[in-house]
Amino acid sequence: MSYEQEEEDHYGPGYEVGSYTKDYNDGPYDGESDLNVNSNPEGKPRILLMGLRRSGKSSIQKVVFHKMSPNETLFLESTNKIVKDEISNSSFVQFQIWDFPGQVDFFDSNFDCEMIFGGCGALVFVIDAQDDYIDALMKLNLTVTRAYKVNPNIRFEVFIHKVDGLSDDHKIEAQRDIHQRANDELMEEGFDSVNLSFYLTSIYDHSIFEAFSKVVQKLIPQLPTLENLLNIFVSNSGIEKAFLFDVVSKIYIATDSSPVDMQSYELCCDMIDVVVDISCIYGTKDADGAAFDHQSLSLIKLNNSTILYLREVNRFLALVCILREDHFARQGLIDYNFVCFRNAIQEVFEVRMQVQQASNNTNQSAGELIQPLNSVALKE
Ligand SMILES: Nc1nc2c(ncn2[C@@H]2O[C@H](COP(=O)(O)OP(=O)(O)OP(=O)(O)O)[C@@H](O)[C@H]2O)c(=O)[nH]1
Repeated sequence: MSYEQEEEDHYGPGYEVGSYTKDYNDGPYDGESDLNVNSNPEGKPRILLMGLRRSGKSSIQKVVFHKMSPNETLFLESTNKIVKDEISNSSFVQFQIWDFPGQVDFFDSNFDCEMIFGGCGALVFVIDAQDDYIDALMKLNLTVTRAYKVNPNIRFEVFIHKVDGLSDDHKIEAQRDIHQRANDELMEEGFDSVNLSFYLTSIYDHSIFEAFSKVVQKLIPQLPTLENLLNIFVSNSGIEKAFLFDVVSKIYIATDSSPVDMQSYELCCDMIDVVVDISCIYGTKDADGAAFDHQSLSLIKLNNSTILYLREVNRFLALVCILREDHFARQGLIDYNFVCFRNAIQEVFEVRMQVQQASNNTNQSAGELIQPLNSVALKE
């Protein structure tokens, strides 16, 4: 993975956000296009991290995308400028994260709402659930209404964060209360059509990766195609659950349509850690120093007759499957189907690149272009 740049601009009176606009001038925002591969010069959606001070924004970004251990976040200093982070894990998972300081003031004349919200795909608002959240709800309301007026296509994601300190009952009660208050306030102000999604998160378990997976998935135009391919693969191979993972961040960019249970997701995340760690210690590294390569494959038998099977899909993505041991007797079939699946994914990437290249003269959406891949021929 290459984090191409971590760029920081000063924030405060006379913020250098203005100069950023010059460098990254996205042009007029036309709604859909930010999620579209042809959207802006970089073709990358932007995710904004907002919330009150010390709510946990920087910690989330560091833990999910920079492999910082949760305990180290205790020593993070308060952010006093917008931190822009370019995430280029794979051809699918490419976006920018902008981490805002908690004290951001929308009414300051230097805060360029048009530029900041205009090119934004998702706005993640972080609420500290261990703290009194009344102020946070007021800020959420202000942020959402401001952003929505500029760009009604933004996806609003609310992380009810630091829930590791709460009992199960308390978590559910906090979620219900925050959900109700936030939506009631928006309705009162006439923003009935704004849709907020809520997640209970903590950096001390996998919930933050799961939540971020869902945020990122909504920004991938090819998601229905990927899900469709996974469904075909799973149903033809006797597999119970399959996740397509971005290996470095451990966020899953797609899964088949059967429900996701947290335990399965955690198991698959742990498997990726094991494989990457073993490869780093004992494997041969490629020119870029990456231990995860096109031959990476791993099989783990659990003591409950379940098998975890990991196969590399491309340099950045891995398919992790959960299946019953007796179904693995037909490994040849699974491997054959996997190769078909991998080829189909490859084609999705190629089509995406063609669309990017032909960005000026195409009216066809990425979804239409990749439709024929859905009928990939697998063996039963
Ligand atoms: N218990 C718990 N603490 C957390 C969690 N996430 C972050 N923290 C802690 O919250 C504190 C503040 O985290 P930051 O990431 O600096 O918060 P921030 O929102 O970026 O703060 P500003 O930069 O001031 O806006 C740190 O001490 C973190 O260790 C979590 O999930 N659970």
